[in-house]
Amino acid sequence: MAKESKPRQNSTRHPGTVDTVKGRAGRILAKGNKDATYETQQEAETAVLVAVPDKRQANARTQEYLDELAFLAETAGATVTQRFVQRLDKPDIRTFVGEGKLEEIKAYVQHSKASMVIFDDDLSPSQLRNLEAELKVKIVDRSLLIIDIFASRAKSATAQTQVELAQYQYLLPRLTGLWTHLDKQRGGGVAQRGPGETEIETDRRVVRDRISFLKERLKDLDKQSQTQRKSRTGMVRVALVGYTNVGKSTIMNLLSRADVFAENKLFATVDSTVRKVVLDTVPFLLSDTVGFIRKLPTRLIESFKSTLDEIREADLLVHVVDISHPSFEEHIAVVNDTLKDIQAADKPMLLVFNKIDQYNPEAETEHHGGFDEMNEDEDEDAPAPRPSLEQLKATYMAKLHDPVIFISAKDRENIDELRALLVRHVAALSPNSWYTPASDTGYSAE
Ligand SMILES: Nc1nc2c(ncn2[C@@H]2O[C@H](COP(=O)(O)OP(=O)(O)OP(=O)(O)O)[C@@H](O)[C@H]2O)c(=O)[nH]1
Ligand SMILES: [Mg+2]
Repeated sequence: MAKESKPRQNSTRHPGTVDTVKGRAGRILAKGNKDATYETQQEAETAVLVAVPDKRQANARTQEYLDELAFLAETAGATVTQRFVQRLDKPDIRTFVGEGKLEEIKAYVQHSKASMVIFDDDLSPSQLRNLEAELKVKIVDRSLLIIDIFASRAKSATAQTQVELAQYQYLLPRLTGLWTHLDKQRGGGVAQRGPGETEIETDRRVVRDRISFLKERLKDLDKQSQTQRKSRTGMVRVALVGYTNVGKSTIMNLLSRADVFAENKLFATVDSTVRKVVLDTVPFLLSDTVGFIRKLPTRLIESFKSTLDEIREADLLVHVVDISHPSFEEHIAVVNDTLKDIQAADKPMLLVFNKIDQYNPEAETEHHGGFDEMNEDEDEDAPAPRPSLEQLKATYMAKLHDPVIFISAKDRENIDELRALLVRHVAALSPNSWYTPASDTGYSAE
């Protein structure tokens, strides 16, 4: 969104820094700030996924996590061709997976000519280096994949600066590892060496400078948006929050007739959007925010501080849940934990269970066939049958102290009830609460 005015490309406060670093950054980050850190955007990228769950994790859960990782990989533009699972109490300190599994992955990568291997966890700089040396393809960990998607989605100056900061913060401790990797990417042979320590040290300094510069720039942008927020005082502020891909932007569009980008990909929204909405003569500000995900890189949360301020400063949170997702309860927990992390957990909240049109109690957790032969320790823990929607409604309405509503944003089901619920809560929070509903707008979840 165009909330902030664009900063000038070259700040006079740091003359030369940007240009000097740009040369370097171009060398380190495959596509610079606009696109991806690695070129996961390219066509014909094929990816192999690797998960190392602990031994207690149910197989269905492991597969769900891999489904999510595959969705992330696809969102970043890669086609997933294989999944590997190794159950370990603790990941291998050197190569994350054990020796045997590594050989298996290596054989597959060589045979299939996969262009990258994606790990569902974060790798230490040395694990990254070792894996790269063994597998000789791009190694991407969960943080990098998410940062990469954010990078391709960020539109506003703030979001772009936040992403770039996260990219450099990710890069700094891994500088050595990435070098050899990028040398190979540039077409150098195996014998070609990375740069010497001096060069790496110079790069570290350049990256550190860039990090300080970006932090300064964010402070400036933050001041601008604070000023904007001040000018909007007096109105109740409502923020849509939730796991990624649950329908926040779709609901935003429904309620505000805005035109916010919504699609079936993870992190369609990285910029926050604020709209003034008037429902039943009650005005309020509604913001659509970046979705959460399990294991959201802490660095990314930190660097997205300004975007998250929209949530922190809200008077009311509308927590949207995709009830058709098999892991929706875990998603609720992830969102609540993330809200705690950003000190926004104690706000009044409405819980909106979306996608009831897609809820299917009969549906089993779907897994892609054809991958299972690679998974060891196949345990036969079938997913527990899902309760009916009616049972879920009854449970959640009784269990939660927050108001709960079940809707389908797609089929416009229960949207009037959602509006009425919002009006009542916003009116109650309004500083001069003159509003009294014409009739009892008690909502029903039917
Ligand atoms: N079946 C169904 N699909 C829905 C519903 N609401 C939204 N969707 C779809 O779910 C996908 C994600 O919707 P978005 O509105 O982009 O979700 P979001 O929460 O903003 O996602 P991020 O910005 O990625 O965090 C889109 O393909 C929507 O069309 C619904 O009620 N039922
Ligand atoms: Mg969105």
